Amino acid sequence: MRVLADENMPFVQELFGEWAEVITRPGRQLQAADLHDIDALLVRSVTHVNEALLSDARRLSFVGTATIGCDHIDTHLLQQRGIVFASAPGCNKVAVGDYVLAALLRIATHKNWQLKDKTLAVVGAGNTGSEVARRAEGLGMRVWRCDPPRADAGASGLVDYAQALTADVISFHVPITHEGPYATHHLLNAQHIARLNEHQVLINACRGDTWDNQTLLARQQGEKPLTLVMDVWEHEPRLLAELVPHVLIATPHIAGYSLEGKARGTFALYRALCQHIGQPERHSLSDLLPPPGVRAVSLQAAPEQHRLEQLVRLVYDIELDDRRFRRGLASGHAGFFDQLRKEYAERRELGSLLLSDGWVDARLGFKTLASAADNH
Ligand SMILES: NC(=O)c1ccc[n+]([C@@H]2O[C@H](COP(=O)([O-])OP(=O)(O)OC[C@H]3O[C@@H](n4cnc5c(N)ncnc54)[C@H](O)[C@@H]3O)[C@@H](O)[C@H]2O)c1
Ligand SMILES: O=C(O)[C@H](O)[C@H](O)COP(=O)(O)O
Repeated sequence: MRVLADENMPFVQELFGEWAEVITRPGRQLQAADLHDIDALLVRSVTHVNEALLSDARRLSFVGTATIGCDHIDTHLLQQRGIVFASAPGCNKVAVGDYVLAALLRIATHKNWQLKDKTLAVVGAGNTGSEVARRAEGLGMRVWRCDPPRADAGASGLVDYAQALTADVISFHVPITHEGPYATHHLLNAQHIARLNEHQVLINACRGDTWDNQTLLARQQGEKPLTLVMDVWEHEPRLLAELVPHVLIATPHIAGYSLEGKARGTFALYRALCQHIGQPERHSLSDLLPPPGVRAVSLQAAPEQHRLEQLVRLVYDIELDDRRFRRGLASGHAGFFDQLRKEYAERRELGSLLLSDGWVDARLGFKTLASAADNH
């Protein structure tokens, strides 16, 4: 069996190498000829799996994406051609929670905010949105969840989009969709941008095309700019460079890039492919992960906000990602965005740092020594 995988997908040799020949290629450059004698294709979000890519894929019986978003896959085409499809729902939701938590603590320092006095709205209350909501509740914030598809299906306790847009912080966690009653392309459009006030913060860690970046730039160049955190950009990897100086935290679509998140993504595809070909699973997720650099700390009491920021930074320093991004952009190298993603340094989740005794709040993503021992 021949498996073709994106070169940015970790652990493929370890998981598939025992019973498959594994070939790796840059995901953005995959072409029809590469799939000529391939049985299983494993991609990330940068590969468009469509008619053109599959035109010569006579042997292909399985396509998997090690991501949450599936907007790059023509699932209808796969169904028509009888090709089994798998994705990795929720695989990197914890990483997105870590990213937004780190961003909130950074924003609080920048704006001299006490987060417990502020309201956060999550737009899209699915896997990543719920994780972010939990973290914000752990910070003592008032949290609103906005999710019209769920509201229309009968879920309670949700707010509408108009109310969400009045929160101090608005964090977007929707899939990108272009049609239907809940289409999210330019969900944040010119009218919404005009209505926001200069004290509000917007976070985008879902898909760049959910925000109208050109109109946002015009707003930022005016007298009352917003505070922006952007992990995703319209038209990646060719983003609107003029917008970057007006963004407080700018990163290259890496919110979900924890080692654990990537491992869960590859592992979900391993499971699905094993099932597809009737191969028993011989690995577990925990075998794949090396021990983290910092293992345990002890806190006797709940840390105040500034101390919590330091604690989070021990594991994930979002400012470092922001600095690398600006340096990459300033270098003028056209491929800087993809290069940063390809060479992304190993990042562990907050849960890799165990709190040995005293204070712990699981909503913030931390684990205790005892809970880690229970999981083994
Ligand atoms: N930046 C990153 O690294 C990163 C990482 C993971 C996921 N993502 C993106 O985030 C998206 C969301 O991920 P998820 O795991 O939370 O997905 P999910 O499917 O679990 O949740 C998405 C939620 O959005 C809701 N929704 C759909 N249309 C909406 C609308 N118009 N307004 C409000 N809510 C709406 C859905 O009902 C659903 O509850 C993914 O599709 C992916 O594109 C980005
Ligand atoms: O949808 C997702 O899961 C994320 O956007 C994912 O982290 C994107 O990473 P990529 O597949 O582009 O490496």
